[in-house]
Amino acid sequence: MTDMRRHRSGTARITRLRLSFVREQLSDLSNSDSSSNNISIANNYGSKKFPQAIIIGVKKGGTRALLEFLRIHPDVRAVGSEPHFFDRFYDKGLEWYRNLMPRTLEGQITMEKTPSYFITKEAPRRVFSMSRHTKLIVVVRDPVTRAVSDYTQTLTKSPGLPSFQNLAFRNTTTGLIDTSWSAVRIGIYAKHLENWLRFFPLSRLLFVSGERLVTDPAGEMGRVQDFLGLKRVVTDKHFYFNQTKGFPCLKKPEGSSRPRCLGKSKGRPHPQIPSEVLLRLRDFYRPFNLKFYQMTWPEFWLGLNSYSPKLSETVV
Ligand SMILES: Nc1ncnc2c1ncn2[C@@H]1O[C@H](COP(=O)(O)OS(=O)(=O)O)[C@@H](OP(=O)(O)O)[C@H]1O
Repeated sequence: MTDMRRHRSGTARITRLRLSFVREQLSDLSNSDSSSNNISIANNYGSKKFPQAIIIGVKKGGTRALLEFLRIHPDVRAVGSEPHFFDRFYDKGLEWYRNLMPRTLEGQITMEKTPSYFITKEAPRRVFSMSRHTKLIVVVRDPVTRAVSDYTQTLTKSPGLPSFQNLAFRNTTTGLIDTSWSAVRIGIYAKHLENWLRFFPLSRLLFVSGERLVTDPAGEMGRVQDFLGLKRVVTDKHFYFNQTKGFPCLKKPEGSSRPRCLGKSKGRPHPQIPSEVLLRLRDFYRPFNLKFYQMTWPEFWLGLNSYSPKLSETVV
């Protein structure tokens, strides 16, 4: 091969590589959760590493938005779909898990997100035995709204589902909450966090506010990039508020012809739930929220304070 032809084929390969990289970064934004599974990765450079950082929860907290926003960062490579290794597929072994990871170059970090890890009893020990240095990110959202969001998702799949209140209460007359219903149980953040703190110090965890991820995505992304030791590349210039969707979306990313919002399953309208049901649930969560604030103090105080207006009077 002449020098010129070698040069041309090298340039073409790099262009292909860049294109596939950009395509992967953009995947998952306007389609379904696992759309990036279908995109072939032409990148044969670098190596597959265990994730140095994992978004471990919470379900319906805003985990997809966070991962997609992070994927704009050139030093972040992430699996598009949820691997569910530490909860469902642990018996497949660590090599199986590592193989799912995208290749990374020196200085890039590998990430994945599987929100069910947060509530999986065995997950903290398993992640710890992979690496005690793993950074853990938890996106938390008002547990009441989170429960309604969770219910909305199930309702979409099973339209004949009983009403929210039928599932939330063990006894409608006494107002006893059914904590065995997963939509309720997931929101008891303090209980799940205890399991993680048996293995990881608080400094290894970052709590991201699901609410602020919507109202101030750039601000929240600043905290996340600092935590991950990344340069603050993702900033307010990457976001715009899409009035139709009612959520922040990504401005026209480089290499793409149009702006991108998350898919239809993210930011769905919620069914109307009677206000007394929501109030009862809010009362139920109050002590658990308080415990969660105490456990995560001072890290998350400002973010979660708004979940219960009375809380600041109780604590301060
Ligand atoms: N930018 C942007 N666009 C769309 N949606 C956004 C965004 N930021 C946060 N959210 C909120 O993310 C909620 C879904 O959370 P998850 O991605 O963690 O859900 S899942 O557990 O992976 O199913 C989803 O919940 P619902 O509103 O109930 O659909 C959204 O409120």
